[in-house]
Amino acid sequence: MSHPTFLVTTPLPDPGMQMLRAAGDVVVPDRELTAEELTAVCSSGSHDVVVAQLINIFDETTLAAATVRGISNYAVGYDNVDVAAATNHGILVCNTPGVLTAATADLAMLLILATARRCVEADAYLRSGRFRGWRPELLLGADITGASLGLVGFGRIARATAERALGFGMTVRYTARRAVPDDDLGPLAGRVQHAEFDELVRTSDFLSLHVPLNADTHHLIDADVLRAMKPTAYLINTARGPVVNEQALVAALRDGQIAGAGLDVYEHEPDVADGLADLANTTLLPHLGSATRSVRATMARRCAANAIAMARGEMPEHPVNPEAWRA
Ligand SMILES: O=CC(=O)O
Repeated sequence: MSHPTFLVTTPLPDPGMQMLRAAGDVVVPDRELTAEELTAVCSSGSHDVVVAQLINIFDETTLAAATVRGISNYAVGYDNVDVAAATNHGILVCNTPGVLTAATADLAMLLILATARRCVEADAYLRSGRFRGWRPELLLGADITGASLGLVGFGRIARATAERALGFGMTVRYTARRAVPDDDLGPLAGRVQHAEFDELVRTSDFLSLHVPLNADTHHLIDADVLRAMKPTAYLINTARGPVVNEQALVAALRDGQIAGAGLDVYEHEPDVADGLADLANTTLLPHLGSATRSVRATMARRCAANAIAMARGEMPEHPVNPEAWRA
């Protein structure tokens, strides 16, 4: 394709747009597309590749109608795309893995620290003029050093979180389909232990979620799991909101079934469950896992490069479903 057209649902940070403009025509809608508009525009026959965001949902209806040859998702996660349907319809899907691992692990650690040490509450306390000087029992929090961290899922971001947590003197266990042999653990060899999910839930001081969203992980953390956690434990979620039943979480936080939660993602983003924002024992961030200037720029470069390769009929570097590719 000598002069392809890219549909960019939301402009990418630099240098993404420059790369796309240098490679072809770029169409950017003047507002956020509804589901119907996304389907219409993807099936108009006017675009070769869509550069998409997590908020753009590609379901069977959209993909069956689509005339584009590829979707370049500006994210490592791709639960906004029905990948099986995309494969079925010969549409390649790409993501931006690797580059946001450290930033997201930093954010998981930040949520652990901020929630345990009541950072948001303390900041609001000071700003409201209530700080009258040091007090022995002012805003006491929980210890990090010596606490146990349970990682649910053990991919790149979980491992990077483990490295950080070990640096803070935490003990770290993970649950995954099977224990990872020491030889495959790199710097974590001998320093982290595998545990069954139920045990991890029952015994962790901090339970941090690092699983992709799919049918198996939807509402993995439900009322029963929250009830099984220690009343002194904290739930941390930098993965995907629907992994947690958010209403059950609000009830558990309200009833003191767990001590607190640090969340970057929500079940129905951008909405949060009723009552969640009223709870002082939460740290609530607006989906910022990869939000550093350099990471977002690197993601943009990767996302644009994937889109350009697909438009040129070349296999991109980060395909999610390479089997869909018909060169
Ligand atoms: O949540 C963000 C991502 O998947 O990149």
